[in-house]
Amino acid sequence: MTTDSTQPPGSPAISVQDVRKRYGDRQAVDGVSLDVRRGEFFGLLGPNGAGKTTLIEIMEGLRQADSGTVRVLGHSPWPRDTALLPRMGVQTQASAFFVRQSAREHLVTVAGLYRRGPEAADRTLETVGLTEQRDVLVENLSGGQRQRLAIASALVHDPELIFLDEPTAALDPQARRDLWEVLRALKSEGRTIVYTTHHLDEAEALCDRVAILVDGRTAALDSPHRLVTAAGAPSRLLLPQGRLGIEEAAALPGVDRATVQGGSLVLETATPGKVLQAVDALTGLDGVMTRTATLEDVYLELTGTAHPGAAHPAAADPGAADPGAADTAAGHLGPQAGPHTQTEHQA
Ligand SMILES: Nc1ncnc2c1ncn2[C@@H]1O[C@H](COP(=O)(O)OP(=O)(O)OP(=O)(O)O)[C@@H](O)[C@H]1O
Repeated sequence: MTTDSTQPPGSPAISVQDVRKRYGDRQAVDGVSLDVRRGEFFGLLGPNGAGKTTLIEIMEGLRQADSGTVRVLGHSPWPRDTALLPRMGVQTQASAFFVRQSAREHLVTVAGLYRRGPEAADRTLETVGLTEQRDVLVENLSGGQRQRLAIASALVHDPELIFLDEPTAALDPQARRDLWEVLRALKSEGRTIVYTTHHLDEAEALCDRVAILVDGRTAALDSPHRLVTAAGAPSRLLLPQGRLGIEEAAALPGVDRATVQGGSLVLETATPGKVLQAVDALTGLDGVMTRTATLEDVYLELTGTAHPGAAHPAAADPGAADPGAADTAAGHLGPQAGPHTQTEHQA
């Protein structure tokens, strides 16, 4: 990996200061400031239209900011700096492939564009776990294998900074997890990675820090752990549906909200111990699970999409008394609550 010895140690890989970009009436990026540290796995999160792509394209030198300052590896990315290009790798959602070529032929072609030999292509195929598929035509690769090839195309010239735009979009859960290992390996090589994803579990598992953009502004910027801790987001207790009525559950001391989601009665609370005691006294704890807060909870609070269709102790929604009718908030709990956030209490 080529590095720049002219830069002071500890200087950020990317520095963005008060950057703005407007398209007609739309202020797509509205005064964003952030640093991406060297060797950092940095996530850029936010709802559709939040300004992520615009900001990344400004960092990549594909767009000019209206105002503000951007430094990438010590250089201004705009106007395009040919000294900078070999030091950056860019994977976009619309990565172009030579589909009639094999995976290896495609990568040898891309490597050639950077004046790298076939050995660079072979090394990169190995890095992304595609050596076995090297002779498969690109058009016959699976979705996950194509995403690996897209990442390989961004890596083949050994850049120190890599931009990855939703590389796991449209992958099945196993392919997604497999790709995480490839991404972790890239980080362990010391590369700086700027990563966009709509998968909050992924950002939580992979990113050292994340910025959450909302309407072109930075709504939060920190490590996932600190964001979750600082938000004080509620814990959840999941009871088998039918164990308690939703109104009865919402009225328990310490319960902030009760919903029915995916066949479970979900109790949100800031005092899980107290609620567990109350549930234990009423029904026992057999089959009761707890889930701690996740980055997705923080994200949903910040982006204003949390809490649809809940029963609340202070203002119980009459419609929510029907468990079926109340089951509208499955997205809030999300598929992200993996085993690491889950504990089953056996009585
Ligand atoms: N070339 C363009 N011309 C006009 N408006 C644009 C252009 N590109 C983006 N926009 C608008 O700017 C805003 C930010 O778009 P951007 O693509 O940066 O958001 P995003 O966070 O990447 O969204 P997504 O998650 O959907 O990719 C949106 O309202 C979008 O419609």
